[in-house]
Amino acid sequence: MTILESIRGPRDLKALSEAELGELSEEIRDFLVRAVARTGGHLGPNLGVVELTVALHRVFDSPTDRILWDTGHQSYVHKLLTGRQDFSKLRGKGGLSGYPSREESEHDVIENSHASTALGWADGLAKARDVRGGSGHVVAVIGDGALTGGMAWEALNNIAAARDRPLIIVVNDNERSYAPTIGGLANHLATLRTTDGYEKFLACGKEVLRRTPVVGGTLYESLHGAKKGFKDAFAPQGMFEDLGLKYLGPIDGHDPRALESALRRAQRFHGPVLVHCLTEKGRGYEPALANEEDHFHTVGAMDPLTCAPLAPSGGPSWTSVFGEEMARIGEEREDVVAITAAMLRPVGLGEFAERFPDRVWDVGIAEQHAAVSAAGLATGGLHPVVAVYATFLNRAFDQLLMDVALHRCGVTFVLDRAGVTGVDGASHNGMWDLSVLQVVPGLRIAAPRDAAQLRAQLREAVAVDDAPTLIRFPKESVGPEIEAVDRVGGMDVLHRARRPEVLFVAVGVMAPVCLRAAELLEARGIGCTVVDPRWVKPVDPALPDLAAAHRLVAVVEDNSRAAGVGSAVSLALEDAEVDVPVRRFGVPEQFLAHAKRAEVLADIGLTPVEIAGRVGASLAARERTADVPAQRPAGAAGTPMPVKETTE
Ligand SMILES: Cc1ncc(C[n+]2csc(CCOP(=O)(O)OP(=O)(O)O)c2C)c(N)n1
Ligand SMILES: CC(=O)[C@@H](O)[C@H](O)COP(=O)(O)O
Ligand SMILES: [Mg+2]
Repeated sequence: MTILESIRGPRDLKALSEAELGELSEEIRDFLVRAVARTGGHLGPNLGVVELTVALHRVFDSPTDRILWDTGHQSYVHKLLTGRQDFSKLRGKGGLSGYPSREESEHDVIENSHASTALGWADGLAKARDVRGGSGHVVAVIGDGALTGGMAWEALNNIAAARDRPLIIVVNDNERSYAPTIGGLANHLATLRTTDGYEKFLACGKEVLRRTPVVGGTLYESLHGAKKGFKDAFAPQGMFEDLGLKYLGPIDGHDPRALESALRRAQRFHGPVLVHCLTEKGRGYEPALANEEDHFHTVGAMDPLTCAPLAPSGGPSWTSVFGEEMARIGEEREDVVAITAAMLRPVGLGEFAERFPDRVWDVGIAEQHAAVSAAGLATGGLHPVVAVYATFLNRAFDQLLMDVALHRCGVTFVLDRAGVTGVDGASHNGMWDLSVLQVVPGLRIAAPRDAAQLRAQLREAVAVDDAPTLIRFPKESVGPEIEAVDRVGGMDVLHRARRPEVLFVAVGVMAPVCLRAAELLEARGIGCTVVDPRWVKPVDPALPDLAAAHRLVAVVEDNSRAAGVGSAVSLALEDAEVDVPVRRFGVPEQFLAHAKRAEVLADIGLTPVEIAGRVGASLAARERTADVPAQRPAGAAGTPMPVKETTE
C-alpha cells in the first residue's frame, strides 16, 4: 500500500515523517498526472498545491477549522486527503465533481467555481464564529489570479479592518492565471517575492539566537521589537501590512517545513494574517512546466507521456471561428479593440492579440471592470469586444445595464460556453444570459446556428455603435452549416411545410435539434415551420404574424426556460394580440450536476425526440378541447402515437 492509499482522512497525515511527506508528495503528483490525463481536468493548478494542501491539513483540523478554496479548481489534492481517491469518473456523470462539493464531503464549503469569492466567505464565517462564540480557524486559499478580482478587495477591506478577528488568508502565488497574472497587484507580489532574502536572514538569525540560551532569548526579544524597523529598512512594506493585515512571507510553497512553520505562526496570530506562498503551476510534470500558454491549467483526456489528446477533436470550435473572424475584423477596423478577463486564449483572442497587441487588454479576473472599461473605450471612440464565458458575465450584469446600456455604448459582448457546458458542473453552465439580459433596454442579442452565422452576426454587431450587442455560442465543435430556404423579416426560414401547424423558433445551436424534431412530427402528419431568428433580442417584428399562421409555437433555447427567449416571444405575441400558444423548451431552473453536455441535454429533454413528443402531445391536448379538429391526411398524428425512441 502506498502512503497516499493509507490516507483515509487528514488525521492520517499528522504522524508522517519528513521523509514520508516527501514520498507522499511524489505519489500525489504521480496520481494526479495519471488520473487527470485519463479524464481531463485542472492538472496544472493541482500539481502546484500538493505540499501546500498537505501542510494545511497537517496544521489545521478540517472540518472544525474551515479550509476554503477560491475558484475550487485546485481542490483535487484536498479531495485525495479527505477520503476521495476514486478519480476514475472525475467531472463525469456520477463521479467526483471538479470542484469542492458539500454533497461529497464535510470538508468542502464553496462549490461554485467563480473566482474571487473565498475571502468574502471567510469574512462571513469568521464573523459568525465570533458572534456565536465559536472556535476554530477560518483559512481561505486564494490564487494570485483570483486576487485580481474586485470582490477579493471588497472582502480584504473588511477583513483588514477587524484587527482582532483571527482569519488566515493563504495566497497561492504561482504568478499565473492561465497566462502570467497581470496588473499592479501582480507587480506588487513580485516585489514581495524578492524579500525572500529578508525571511531567510530572519530565520537564520532566529536559529542562532535559539542556540544561545538565556542571552540569546533576551537578545531575541529585544531584536524582535526592532524587527519591524529592520524589516522596513530591508524589505518593502507590503501593501497588505499597510492595510492592517499581518503579512507572512514569501514562503516556499513546496517546502513542507517552511509551510508548516508559517501556518503555525499564522495560527497563533490574534487577527487577520496573510501567508504569501510561492508555488509553481504544473510542478513536477515537465510538459506542464514547458507549456508557456497556461502550464496545463485545464487539459482534455490525453496520453500522459506524449500529451496527445485521447479523443479526436470534433472539428473546429466556435471559439476558433470567433477568433479567426475577430482577427480579420481587426485588420479592417482599427477602432475595434478587445478585452479579456484573464482568459485571452480560452476565449479565442490569441490571434487578435498577436496581430494587434496594442488593441487588446487582459484586465485580470475582473469582468465587472471589463464591462465598465469597455463603456469608457466606446465613449472614447473605439468599439470594444468583451469576450468572456457566459457564466462569468453574470457578475457584470449591473455594469452592462448601467454603464454600457444606459449610455448606449457600442460595446459587443461575446459569450463563449453559452448554454449547457456540462463537465464543469452547475456554476459553469452558461444558462442564464438569455434570461437575465432580456431586461436590458437597447441590448441586442444574437445566437448563431453555425460558423457562417457567427461570422455574419459578429460583423453586424461591431457595426452597431449606439447600443450594446451580444453574441453567444456553446462549448462544442461547430456543426454543419444550415442554409436558409427563405427569409421572413430578419429571420431565416430553415424549413417550411405545405400545411404548417407548428412554428419552431430555433435559438442558435438548437436549429439542428428543431429541424430533426420537425422531421419526426412531419412523419406523423404534423407540418412544421422552423425559423432561426438570428437576433433573438429584440424579437423580430415579423414573428407574431408568422406565428398567427400556425397552431402552436415551440421556442427551443439552450438557456433557462424562465424568462428566456421563449418568454420574450410570448410577450411579443401578446402585444400583437396573436392568440397562438407558445411552448417553451429550455433548461429547467435547477443547478445541473456535472456530466457531458450531451448527457445533460438528454437528461433535461432538450433532444429532438423529447421535443417532438411533447409538441405532439400539446397539439393533441388542444385538439381534444378544440371545437373543430385540424384537417389532416388520414393516419396523421392528431392522435399522438408514442414517439418511437430513436437514437438522436
Ligand atoms: C469570475 C471568473 N472568471 C473567470 C474564471 C475562469 N478561471 C478559472 S481558474 C482561472 C485562473 C485562476 O488563477 P489563480 O487564481 O491564480 O489560480 P491558479 O489556477 O493559478 O491556481 C480563471 C480565470 C473563473 N473561474 N471565475
Ligand atoms: C476553473 C475555470 O473556470 C476554468 O478553468 C474552466 O474550467 C475552463 O473551462 P473550459 O475547459 O470550458 O475552458
Ligand atoms: Mg495563479
